[in-house]
Amino acid sequence: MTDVLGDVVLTGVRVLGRPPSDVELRDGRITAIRAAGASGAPVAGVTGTGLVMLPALVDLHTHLREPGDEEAETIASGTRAAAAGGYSDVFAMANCNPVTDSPERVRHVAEIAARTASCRVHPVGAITLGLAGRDLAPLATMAHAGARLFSDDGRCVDDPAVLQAALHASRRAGTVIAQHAQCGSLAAHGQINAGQAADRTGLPPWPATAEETIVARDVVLAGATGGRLHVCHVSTAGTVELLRWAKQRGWPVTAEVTPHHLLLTDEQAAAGDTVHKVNPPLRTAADVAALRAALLDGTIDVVATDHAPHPARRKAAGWCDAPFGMLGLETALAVVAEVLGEDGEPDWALIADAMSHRPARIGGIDSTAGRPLAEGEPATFTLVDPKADWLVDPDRHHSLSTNTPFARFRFRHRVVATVVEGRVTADPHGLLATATGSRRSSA
Ligand SMILES: NC(=O)N[C@@H](CC(=O)O)C(=O)O
Ligand SMILES: [Zn+2]
Ligand SMILES: [Zn+2]
Repeated sequence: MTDVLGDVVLTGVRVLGRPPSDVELRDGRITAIRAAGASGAPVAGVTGTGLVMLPALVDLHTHLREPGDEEAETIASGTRAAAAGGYSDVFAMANCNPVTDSPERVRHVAEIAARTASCRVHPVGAITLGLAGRDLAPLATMAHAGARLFSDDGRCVDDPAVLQAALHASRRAGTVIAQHAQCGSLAAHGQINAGQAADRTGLPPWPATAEETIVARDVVLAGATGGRLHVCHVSTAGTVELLRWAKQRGWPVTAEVTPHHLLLTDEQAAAGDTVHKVNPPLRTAADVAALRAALLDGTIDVVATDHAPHPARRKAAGWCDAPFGMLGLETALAVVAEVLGEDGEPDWALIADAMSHRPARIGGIDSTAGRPLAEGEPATFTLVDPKADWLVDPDRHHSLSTNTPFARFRFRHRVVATVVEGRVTADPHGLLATATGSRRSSA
């Protein structure tokens, strides 16, 4: 159930942080954006004074767990979390059970989403059958079934010949290969970033080289094949250098960073709470600084959540037995605005680029998602309260799991409503209630 937004004017909102504007919405579209008070007379409508309006967010990297692990998350619960976090679109990773490695399974995920989802869901196709790293999945027919992005995420395509073949096939199909860069033999049984923190804990170390050797190899293969490579969850300063080098050569490479790798370090992980156990591991403060700089200068294109729910029961195992992964959808905007707003106002245009426009373009959905906020465009946006000052409470999250590292963090910015093509998909405080009311419809 979603509410259809009637014709309404949102008054006093800051469109991408610009001066206050009145935004007129009709029939699911933005029909006018005027400087607030331009008409002289008071404007009737919903007051959005001080709220920041962003294009609704697009996540290239979400684990929705359905089919196969509905104890951790379902498409229904994960997309409710997405809508609450400001997202209109998520790309659902293929490491489900069964793996999304055939056109039938791509369609199956899309069908569940059509029945149960609170945002648009784009199934990611596996690169190799069963994520086994050997035989290519049928990329062309899966692309025909609607997959735009291909990834064995959770596992790395370790064999360079297989990745090269995937890039060739992907180029022919006009799709993107998203690599989880983790050299199996170098990461070995790593549990925590190699360095002082790991030394103190005595846990098996996971070196930066496990990521960087794969990225170095993969960008060369992207350059050689012309196939589009997207590097998942970049975590080290060395990877940033490699991306810079590849991009200078004009190679078809893009990359993402997660909110948690922009804020947290291996010092937190060393304290031993498995909520900080994630793949790739939290790195050093120097890595965090390099990742932030790379996001600011465009070397890293996108912020993606890598929302990875796991039931508390499994996270309660000891450090070495607990699964890797943490939640992201419901806190991503708050974390990124915090990171980019340390010295004052965050750069909203950069946030719109990194969390909406660019992921939509990379994922090939930019005809419907990540559109600019302009007259004639669909009413697909998220409203952010920049003075919310809220406390993260995982028990109030929509996700079925609670494994967020940000529990009890206090954040300044909070998503207060999400609208997709004129349908209200999240409105926890009833901000838009007066503009919907009688025009309820089923989603
Ligand atoms: N990020 C994680 O720590 N875990 C992910 C897999 C992945 O993204 O590699 C998961 O599926 O749980
Ligand atoms: Zn991964
Ligand atoms: Zn992932």
